[in-house]
Amino acid sequence: MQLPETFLEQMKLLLGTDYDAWLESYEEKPFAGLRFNTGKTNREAWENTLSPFELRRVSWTGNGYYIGEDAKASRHPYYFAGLYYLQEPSAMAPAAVLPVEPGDKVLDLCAAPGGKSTELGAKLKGEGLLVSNDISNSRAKALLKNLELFGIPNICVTSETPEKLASVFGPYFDKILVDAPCSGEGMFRKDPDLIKSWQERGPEYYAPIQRQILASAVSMLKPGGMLLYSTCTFAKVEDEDTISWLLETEPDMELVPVQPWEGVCGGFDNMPVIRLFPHKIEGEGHFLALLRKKDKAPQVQEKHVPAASPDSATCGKAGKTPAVSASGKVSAEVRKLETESDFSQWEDMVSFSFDRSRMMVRDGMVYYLPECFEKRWNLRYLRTGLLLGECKKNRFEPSQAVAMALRMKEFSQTLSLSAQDERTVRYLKGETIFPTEEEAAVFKKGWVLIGVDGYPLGWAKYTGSNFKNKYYPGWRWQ
Ligand SMILES: C[S@@+](CC[C@H](N)C(=O)[O-])C[C@H]1O[C@@H](n2cnc3c(N)ncnc32)[C@H](O)[C@@H]1O
Repeated sequence: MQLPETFLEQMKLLLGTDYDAWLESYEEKPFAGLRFNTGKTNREAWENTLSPFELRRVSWTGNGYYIGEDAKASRHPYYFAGLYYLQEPSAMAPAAVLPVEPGDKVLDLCAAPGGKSTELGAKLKGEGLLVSNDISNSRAKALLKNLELFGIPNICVTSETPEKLASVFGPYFDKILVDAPCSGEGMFRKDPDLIKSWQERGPEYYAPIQRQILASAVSMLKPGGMLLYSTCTFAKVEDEDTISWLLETEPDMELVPVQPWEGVCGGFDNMPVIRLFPHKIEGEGHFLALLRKKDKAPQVQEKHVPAASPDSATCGKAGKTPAVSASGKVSAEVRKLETESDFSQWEDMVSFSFDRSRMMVRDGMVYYLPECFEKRWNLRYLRTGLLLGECKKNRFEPSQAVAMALRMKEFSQTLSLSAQDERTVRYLKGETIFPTEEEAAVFKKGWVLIGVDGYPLGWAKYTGSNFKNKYYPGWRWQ
């Protein structure tokens, strides 16, 4: 690999005696990894029962593993069941270090394609809110797909500038991740094409953008809230210097030292941050800084966030979420859906009912809004909450997203195929599948949640003789 001279000089200055070892690491192959979905399984089940791959644990996460180059992990039915995400091991560190808890209001500001958002969402366990944003609309579409594949219901996916989000939210969030756009020096081994991008737009190009993003991020953080800043680059100007700038310009922010793990380095100038280098750990490289906003008098929050309006509800741990929104209002569209369509027939097959005051119908699309969603958040959304389905001419069709968010035991008519059953891949390819004699004896006409080894894949409609395929065409196995 031909690394640019200026880059090598910069690294020589940065690493000193470590430089040769670092350079030698470029003779090695990049590491590939996989992170299982803690919203769907746990370590014991994954390691002992589920995983079809040879695994070796990544030491800095509870759910990350190294996988072999020939694992073909994106072509396994479990990938389509959202059981894992493919991620370079050092990129697993930021979402592992940010202490997100169920009920938190979380913002992932530069989130696409969702490597870290899927983990943050899984950590929330369906409670609280995850706003996942990316300035690029096309990249935000991939983000939405990955969040839906993971079955995360309490999301808002937006494509906005950080400034716009800051003007709408004020200091609203408990936890914020800024996985900043950067010069990507830690990705050269994995993707040599990035060397060319670096030559066109290097550290000096990204540093001011990162500062601008961080300034907005800080203004959206609650007093006492935590922010994790990460990059996949080594340049000090994008890493420690950016953090020094932040601490100077935002005196309310302080660094929170992170317990180091084997192989990681602290920051330059003794800054208590985390650096992952490819000659020290089995990964491509990352920079992480965990910060806290000092607790201040509560009037700061009141200034930006209006007291709960009739359209808003409390959300998360502090508010002890009510079962219905503060307004308790049910819209005329939702009443119409209930009385004039077959939505309720489908809902009767679900083991719980949806709180009507959180339902919204727009252009035939039916959404289940996060508990604390506020109508005054006027943003460019790709998704508000969980898409339940679409109502066409009073016929309700459940969405791919709701299939992924349910558990098999939460729907009354299910067909769980084994990963080895040839019908599994045929279903994922969009083909009609047929019941065995035994299955034909028990299935009733209507909706069926199809799964693989007990994990949902999508919908089918049993016709009496076959399962009409309702798998989302855009997600099909190619
Ligand atoms: C390092 S990538 C994020 C990777 C992502 N966090 C993940 O784990 O999959 C940086 C992202 O920042 C986005 N971006 C660039 N400028 C931005 C800005 N001003 N505000 C928000 N996002 C921005 C890019 O589109 C890109 O998707």
